[in-house]
Amino acid sequence: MHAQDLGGLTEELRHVERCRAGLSRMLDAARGNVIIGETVAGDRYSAERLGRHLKSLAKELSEEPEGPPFFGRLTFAPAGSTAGSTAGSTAGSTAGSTAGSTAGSAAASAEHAGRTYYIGRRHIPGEHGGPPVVIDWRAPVARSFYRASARDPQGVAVRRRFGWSGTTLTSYEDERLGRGEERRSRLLAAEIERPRVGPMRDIVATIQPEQDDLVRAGLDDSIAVQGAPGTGKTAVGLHRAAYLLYAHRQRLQRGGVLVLGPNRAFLGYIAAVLPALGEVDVEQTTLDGLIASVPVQARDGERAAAVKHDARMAGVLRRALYGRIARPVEPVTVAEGSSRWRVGEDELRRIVDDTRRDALPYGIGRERVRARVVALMRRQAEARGHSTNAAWERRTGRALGPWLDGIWPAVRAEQVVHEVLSGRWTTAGSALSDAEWAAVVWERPARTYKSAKWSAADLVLIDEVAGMLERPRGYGHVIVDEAQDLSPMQCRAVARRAEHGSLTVLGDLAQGTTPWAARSWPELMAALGRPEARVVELTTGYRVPAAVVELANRLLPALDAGVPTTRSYRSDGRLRITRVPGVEQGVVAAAREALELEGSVGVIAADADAERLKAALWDAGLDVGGRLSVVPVTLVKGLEYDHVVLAEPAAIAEAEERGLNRLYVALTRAVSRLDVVHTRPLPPELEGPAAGAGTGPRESFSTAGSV
Ligand SMILES: Nc1ncnc2c1ncn2[C@@H]1O[C@H](COP(=O)(O)OP(=O)(O)OP(=O)(O)O)[C@@H](O)[C@H]1O
Repeated sequence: MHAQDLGGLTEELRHVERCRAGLSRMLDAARGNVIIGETVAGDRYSAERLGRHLKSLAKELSEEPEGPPFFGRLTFAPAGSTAGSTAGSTAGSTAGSTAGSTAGSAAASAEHAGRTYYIGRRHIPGEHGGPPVVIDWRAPVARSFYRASARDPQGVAVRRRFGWSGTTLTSYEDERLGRGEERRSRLLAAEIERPRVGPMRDIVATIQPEQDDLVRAGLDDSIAVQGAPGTGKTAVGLHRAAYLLYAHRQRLQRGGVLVLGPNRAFLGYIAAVLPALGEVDVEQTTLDGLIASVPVQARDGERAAAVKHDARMAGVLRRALYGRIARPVEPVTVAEGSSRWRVGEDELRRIVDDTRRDALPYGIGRERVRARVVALMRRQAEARGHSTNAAWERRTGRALGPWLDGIWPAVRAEQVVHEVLSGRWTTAGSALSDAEWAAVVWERPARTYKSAKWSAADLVLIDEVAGMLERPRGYGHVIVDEAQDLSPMQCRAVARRAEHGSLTVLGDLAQGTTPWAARSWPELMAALGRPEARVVELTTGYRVPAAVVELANRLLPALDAGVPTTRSYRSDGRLRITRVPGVEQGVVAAAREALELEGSVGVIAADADAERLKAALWDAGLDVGGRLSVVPVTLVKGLEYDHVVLAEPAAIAEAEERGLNRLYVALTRAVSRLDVVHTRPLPPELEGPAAGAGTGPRESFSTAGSV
């Protein structure tokens, strides 16, 4: 690695100027095109569409936060030089993705021989139609920025990384890959170890090769990613969304990309990443938000929730819906003046049976039956010399309404679920036991579905029936974060929306906290309708320092999740475990100390303790809500803080069935420091080998610690 010389930096600063000029040209052109676009398009429709597109481009450009225009530079070796040679290299794609082959990189290097490219968050065109001054990080050539190594330089002679302070270029460092030089980048380490302030940031400048493999996997590839806390699963998912929209914009235009996160706090945390990458049209929501059809006004007991989330409920609901279809036992007639059109019961039975066999959505099936009966009547009418047309068909179809209501009734999803939960459907022959039925059936059912009070699990049931009535909106690609927590019924809700698309499923079996959390990836992927999906493991952690990882890993045997242990990229950071006489005072002292340092501070406590601790921090004059947050442990999944003060682990562990998994989540939120404050003994599963002995991470244990 070479420190930059002053002349080099001056030259790079000139390139920054070229980028600024390019950006302002882009903005002027976009603004100008809005006016031209509105007048040049051939017809008004195209003019409107083009105008709208250009306006949003102009708006996007003008609103984009002014960030560094580039973060990297690739200089390819001149043709015929040895740097481009990859002969004998065995490096390839570990995740089995398409690029990265020796032959592929050799071809790429020939194409780019002798050229230099700057890589940034967005493409910036050059002057007078010349070569771009910055290439989008998602462009094929940019892949070498992330993948080239001394072992497989892919034709890259020099990879340069830039250091910025805000929007000022301050430094760069080079790796002369062509000369076999490759070392741990200082800029990379600084980025990974930087204090976290505010919402999550993009990682485009520092995506790692194993992450890049996932980000750039093909659109038809459904992938499951198992990764320990902080391995970058969320980051990978969001960058994959941005990549797919770039590489497959046409194909994704109709369906779009959906990102599902565990809760609102998490969504708030990640909200800025995709817009910073220039992608504003990705829908980001929770599963509850996606399926919300009616307000949640009730809570289920544990037993009821467990049964409602079980995949067998789908069969119960299917029976309840299709069980209302009746067998025609008499003919149907429609009178028109003095004529009568008649379809006999045998014919009707055939129509109903055929339609059922076609496995159409229930609502479409109903219309299919109507249309087929109308078609038979039309034939009769025409045979008798009547003239028929579309209006005639509509009239006859309407006249069949009362008959159709008796045979294939129109119904609302809530109505079906209301009937099932009111115990109106026979339990005989159903997949549920009597005890399970007893758990789900309401003690005092509401009189109608309109006055029913629904629980969160009921909404999943309603969504299931709605999906049988009509196909829901489908997405081209769905990214599911914290997927280990999905129930089989929730998985079905996701699968329905990705039926014609693909999935990126991110999770960690060790962080499963719901009663139905997945125990195995193949099972989870089967529930999501992708049993064949490959499972990829991410094993390097970028958030949690090694000392903290070591403590959290002590829980893994008890969690029995069968996940691989991870290696922390970070050797910095600190862990302190302190037994205190009172939790409030201990937390206040630890928070006060953390606030002296840079970065965010998160106090994590059992849900029942969070309010009390917040009050104690207020009373002590600490400003909760600024840099300091108090987070109930059930909401902390997916979040991170520079300094975590973890209050009373025993209370977290015993608060729920999967309390130890919850504690594992809480222990792995710290970016720099973890302060465990407790009055009661720690859960025995946390007690590891004696602290203080030996060197390395354990030295960071406080002597006041109790482990
Ligand atoms: N290649 C990288 N470069 C810089 N920072 C990274 C990189 N990969 C991950 N990070 C950072 O590490 C932190 C953890 O990443 P992320 O939240 O995506 O992990 P995760 O696997 O989803 O964790 P969890 O399972 O705890 O939710 C984030 O701050 C993220 O920006």
